[in-house]
Amino acid sequence: MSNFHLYKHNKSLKLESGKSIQNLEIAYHTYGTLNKKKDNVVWVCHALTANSDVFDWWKGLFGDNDLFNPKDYFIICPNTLGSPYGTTNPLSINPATGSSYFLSFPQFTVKDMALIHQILADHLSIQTIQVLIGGSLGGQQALEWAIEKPKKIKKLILLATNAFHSPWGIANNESQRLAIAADRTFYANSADGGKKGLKAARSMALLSYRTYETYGISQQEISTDKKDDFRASSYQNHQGDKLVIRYNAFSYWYLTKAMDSHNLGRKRESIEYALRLVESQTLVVGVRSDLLFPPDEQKYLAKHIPNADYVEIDSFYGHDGFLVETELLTREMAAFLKQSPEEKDIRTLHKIA
Ligand SMILES: CC(=O)SCCNC(=O)CCNC(=O)[C@H](O)C(C)(C)COP(=O)(O)OP(=O)(O)OC[C@H]1O[C@@H](n2cnc3c(N)ncnc32)[C@H](O)[C@@H]1OP(=O)(O)O
Ligand SMILES: N[C@@H](CCO)C(=O)O
Repeated sequence: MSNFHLYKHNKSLKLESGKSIQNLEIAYHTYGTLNKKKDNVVWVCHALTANSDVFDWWKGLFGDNDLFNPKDYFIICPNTLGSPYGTTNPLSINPATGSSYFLSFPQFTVKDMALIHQILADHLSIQTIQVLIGGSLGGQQALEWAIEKPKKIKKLILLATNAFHSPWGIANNESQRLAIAADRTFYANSADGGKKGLKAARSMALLSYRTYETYGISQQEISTDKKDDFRASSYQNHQGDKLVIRYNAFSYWYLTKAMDSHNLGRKRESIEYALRLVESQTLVVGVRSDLLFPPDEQKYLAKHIPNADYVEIDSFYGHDGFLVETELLTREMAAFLKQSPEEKDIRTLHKIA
């Protein structure tokens, strides 16, 4: 049986902006089955360019013999709003015109992306989520959802994410969009539009996903005589090409804008007030070498979420460490999942004392 499913919502989705998206469709993967007590749901919010097949891109953490496995859990991973892997996105057909939306797709926010998760959970009659997990843009969605539905989410795992997207993060995204906008094919209403710009954008993004040391070690030259055609250049080209094959400039544009919109304080008393609304037992994970979402952002989350533990992991990969360091993550998460709420209360008391 295929793990892939498509839910046709057949209703319009009202966005934070007041605009609507018609005929919403949500693609998702499931693994395992819901148990009788309905208390084994693990829900995954994916990051910028991933898809709903979490067993493919988070191997080592999600798989038949991994911490999150289909014997113990009912795992659900939806493809996020705007992403090109099955859920409604800028290349979907606009029912009003009969052609793809391209740049007429309404801009959505992380809050709208969180709503997609709620709509799918309602469709699947999932009342309780045992573990909600997300990193980076996925963590931003998980936070919005945990704040909106504090009773629904029992345990929350947030990796390499933040309470609001930083000026640094927005500047990175804007620079990448400038590269896409400089590619005039982006404005030609074609699915292939903006591919050269997208390649440059991914090359820029990689600089924020890795570190000086990552490049220094993995791309150093053996010969001192080289004047051109450096390994680091070829790596950037390869990474750009790799994304262009599987992605499109329109989804990239809209999703990076959504990421910029992320601010838990919007239409709430304050960011800190919003974080205090989280009732889930929470684990926040920072990656020490993360340049894009530096650990101070996760420490801030852990400080203001009432029931939160904070752990920091080392990674050679920088920001992408949250995807790669599955052995370390398994250790930290297994310990966190074993804690009962009572043990947690005692630990929190000790922390305060
Ligand atoms: C449909 C889908 O595929 S969606 C799922 C894929 N992506 C996602 O889910 C997003 C999350 N995943 C990721 O972002 C990434 O896969 C990560 C972070 C987990 C790992 O990143 P990678 O790019 O695999 O690792 P890394 O930075 O070490 O680069 C290795 C690649 O660069 C290539 N490379 C390394 N040095 C060079 C060089 N000097 N010149 C050219 N290519 C080079 C390697 O051959 C390898 O290529 P390959 O991926 O085509 O096999
Ligand atoms: N490198 C990952 C994570 C970005 O936060 C992606 O492309 O989705």
